[in-house]
Amino acid sequence: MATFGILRRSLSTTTTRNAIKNVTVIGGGLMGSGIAQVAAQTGHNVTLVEVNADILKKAESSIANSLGRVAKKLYKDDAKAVKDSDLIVEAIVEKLEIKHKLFKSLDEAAPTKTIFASNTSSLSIGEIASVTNRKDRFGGLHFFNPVPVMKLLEVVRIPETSEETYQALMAWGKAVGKTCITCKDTPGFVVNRLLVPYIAEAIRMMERGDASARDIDIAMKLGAGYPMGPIELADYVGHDTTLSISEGWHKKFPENPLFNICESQRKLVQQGKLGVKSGEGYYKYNK
Ligand SMILES: CCCCCCCCCCCCC[C@H](O)CC(=O)SCCNC(=O)CCNC(=O)[C@H](O)C(C)(C)COP(=O)(O)OP(=O)(O)OC[C@H]1O[C@@H](n2cnc3c(N)ncnc32)[C@H](O)[C@@H]1OP(=O)(O)O
Ligand SMILES: NC(=O)c1ccc[n+]([C@@H]2O[C@H](COP(=O)([O-])OP(=O)(O)OC[C@H]3O[C@@H](n4cnc5c(N)ncnc54)[C@H](O)[C@@H]3O)[C@@H](O)[C@H]2O)c1
Repeated sequence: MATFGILRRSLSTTTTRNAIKNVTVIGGGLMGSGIAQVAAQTGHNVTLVEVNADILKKAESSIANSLGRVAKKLYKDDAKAVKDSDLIVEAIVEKLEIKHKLFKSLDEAAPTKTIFASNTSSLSIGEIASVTNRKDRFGGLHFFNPVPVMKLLEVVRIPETSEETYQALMAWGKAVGKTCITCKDTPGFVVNRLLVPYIAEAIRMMERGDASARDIDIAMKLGAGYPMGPIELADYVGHDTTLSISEGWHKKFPENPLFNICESQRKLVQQGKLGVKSGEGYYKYNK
């Protein structure tokens, strides 16, 4: 794992009520930057690790915009990034083999006490944890986008997660200001098991020409009270991530038509139209 940067922030005005004080967030994209921000805002010492220097810079400035002040330094040492960590939260790309490579190297570099968590949207926490020797200190921490605004945190236990680890994750979730719910390691946990079929059906409706993207979005906002329509929300999440979710579930559950791949989504990714983050998805955005 190449490490380009480290970003630390601690606010003395807030106190934490749990044992987790030093947190390493790996991946500084949409989700990792938000997770690092809420952890820093609630008095944790945060190290943000990112392989892409431009994205790290972007994460720093988006956090700086929100928080006003960020101290930072540069270095390139994996072991240093995690050596004092009580908790590592992984928020890198939604690909099992890439997460495996990362967790294998983290398992060697991190102290025994360190708890590992993944922010995966759709992969099995047990499968991610399988490459480590610390399944008792492993769990899912599924945050929602945008992290500073969304109040929910899904805390996922695998059968091996110890009671102590589970309690530490729940306490930390509360300490970063989230309402925690617990669920088993089932596909999509609670929210995405319901949200993915809903968004997929909306995309299929648009692909069939039953209604335009704009009309589907207006319908769900004004008719069902959602803050964003389903097509807007897919653009907001990012189509590299949504396609990884659909491909993973389609492969795992080929008989379930709810998880069939939406062709328009695949085409967008091929064209580099990843949604809000790239300036275009189903809609166009001002960058
Ligand atoms: C098998 C086939 C499948 C095919 C399809 C598969 C699709 C899969 C899709 C599932 C993906 C799951 C991904 C993930 O695992 C789970 C998720 O995270 S799902 C996403 C959940 N999020 C939402 O649902 C967001 C819904 N939207 C909103 O809540 C709002 O629109 C908004 C984003 C908060 C923005 O609100 P608006 O009112 O529109 O805009 P404002 O600009 O006025 O903002 C209001 C308020 O919020 C503050 N704010 C907005 N963004 C941020 C930010 N990034 N950081 C900090 N604060 C933010 C803003 O400042 C305003 O604050 P105020 O001024 O009111 O104090
Ligand atoms: N986008 C969402 O709405 C959303 C919501 C909840 C959960 N998630 C999950 O969070 C994770 C990240 O999603 P995202 O939307 O933030 O993706 P993103 O593409 O915005 O960010 C991922 C970042 O990880 C970096 N990265 C990749 N490999 C790395 C490594 N080995 N070490 C350090 N950094 C590395 C990339 O450079 C990139 O900046 C995924 O598992 C996704 O399923 C996404």
